[in-house]
Amino acid sequence: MAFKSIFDSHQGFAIYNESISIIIGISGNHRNKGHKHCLFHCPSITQAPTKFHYNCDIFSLQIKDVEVLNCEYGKNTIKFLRLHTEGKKHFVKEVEVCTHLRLTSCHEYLDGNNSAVIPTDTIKNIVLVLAKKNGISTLEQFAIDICQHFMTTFRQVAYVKTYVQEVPWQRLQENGVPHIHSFIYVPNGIRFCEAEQCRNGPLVVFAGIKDLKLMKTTQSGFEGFCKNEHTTLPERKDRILCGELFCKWSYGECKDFDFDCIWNKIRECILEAFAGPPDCGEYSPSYQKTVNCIQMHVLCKVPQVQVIEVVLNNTFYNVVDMKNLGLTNDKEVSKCSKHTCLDSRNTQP
Ligand SMILES: O=c1[nH]c(=O)c2[nH]c(=O)[nH]c2[nH]1
Repeated sequence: MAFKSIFDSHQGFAIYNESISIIIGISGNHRNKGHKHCLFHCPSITQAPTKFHYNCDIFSLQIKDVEVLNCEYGKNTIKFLRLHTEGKKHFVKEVEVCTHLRLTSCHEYLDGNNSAVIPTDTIKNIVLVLAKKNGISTLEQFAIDICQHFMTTFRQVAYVKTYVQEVPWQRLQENGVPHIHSFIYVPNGIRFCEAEQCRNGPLVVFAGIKDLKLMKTTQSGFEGFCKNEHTTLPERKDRILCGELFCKWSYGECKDFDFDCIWNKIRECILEAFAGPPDCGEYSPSYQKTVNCIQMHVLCKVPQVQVIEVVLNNTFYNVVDMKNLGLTNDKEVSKCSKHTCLDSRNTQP
């Protein structure tokens, strides 16, 4: 599903500049009966199902037998830089925005009638105009502004979803003095957010961080795991734990939150839970437990977070056997071996 890859996966982002995602199933007593909804289950569909039946033939299949479960389109990767100045001091936000819409009808899809379609080019222009007029105080506020604009301006919009991610520019410092107009690209985690709204429904906001690379060189092991004739992995009491973290949380219904402050607090919690105290760290018995520690720490410390998902794309380091070279290797030289993925979701009690 194109929509899923754009909004719900940190890996598949920015595939298409524009996308159209239509999901259909066989309705009534035809094949797939009882399966179509779970086959194509995704939160946006269950929140605001859009169902249309239509009466015309496609090959041998009657369109009246087909149920349109979801019909969305939108503009992806609207990239721009918003500059704000206060006296001589410059503030910069470079972002990438995706905005998707679902209309109350899908006549453009069913019979080629485009009268309700807001062109993706217009969607892009609206995003740019909102950036110019409102500025980008926070990513979340900007995503909310975009959703509200489409809901209030176009009666034919049944659902709107906007994703915004920020390019990690950081103000340069010279001897501790912040530079007024120079920035450095610091890839220590990409901030993103999503806002979505169904007509007559609440505006729901998500935020997150992705591509956050973390490593600890001790205080990690993996022992006591399930073993059988296929197991070759040795137990490890001391290993390097390294991974690329994706974390997404939901604020639930949008309130007047200090989004910047909460985001920074969550980032801090992630780092604290991953690393443990600076002088001794904290033992991790598995990647799984580390993911859980991160989630629990965030849920404890940040009451605004309702649901938190953490994905850790692990990088395993294997200590190189140097016996053949006449050397011992006490973990000084390791080779990066493989990547796996751990995904976990937790909610506030
Ligand atoms: O922390 C770990 N969890 C696993 O599930 C796993 N699997 C594996 O091969 N090494 C590890 N390490």
